[in-house]
Amino acid sequence: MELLCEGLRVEKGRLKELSFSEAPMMVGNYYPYCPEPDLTMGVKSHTDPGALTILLPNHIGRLQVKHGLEWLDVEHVPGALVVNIGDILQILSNDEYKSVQHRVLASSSVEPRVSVGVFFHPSERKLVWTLAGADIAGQACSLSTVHIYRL
Ligand SMILES: O=C(O)CCC(=O)C(=O)O
Ligand SMILES: [Fe+2]
Repeated sequence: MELLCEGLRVEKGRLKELSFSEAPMMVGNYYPYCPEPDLTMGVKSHTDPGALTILLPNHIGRLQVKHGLEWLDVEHVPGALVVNIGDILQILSNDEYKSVQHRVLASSSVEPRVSVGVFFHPSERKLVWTLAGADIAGQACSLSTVHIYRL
């Protein structure tokens, strides 16, 4: 979080309200062999709703991110973690950080694709306050508070 603050050129404690000390959610994804991968998706295009997601995928690949109009493959680097900015961090950073659109293609690999994701999300009903009055990359931050509710 401190590095993200550095990227925004604000004091390093400004995003600590995101409550990363509280238990994040961990999800295991299993993508079995698909005989007709062109007819379906592993996970359809979406952005993650929370603040940050940390992913550890196995070597099968198939994760893509949207860049402009193009879908780009996320290269598998053994042992590397994939870190996604989520919607809340985009909002709280005054759009400086972009919540990345991503998807997982179905795979005809006999070996299954497996990934583990840890989702960091501020707790429900918590008033998240952040960068009110801060100057983010030369732009005054207009947003002051965000309320988090589960629908
Ligand atoms: O399995 C993956 O690599 C990504 C899964 C994903 O995007 C998600 O669970 O939100
Ligand atoms: Fe996702």
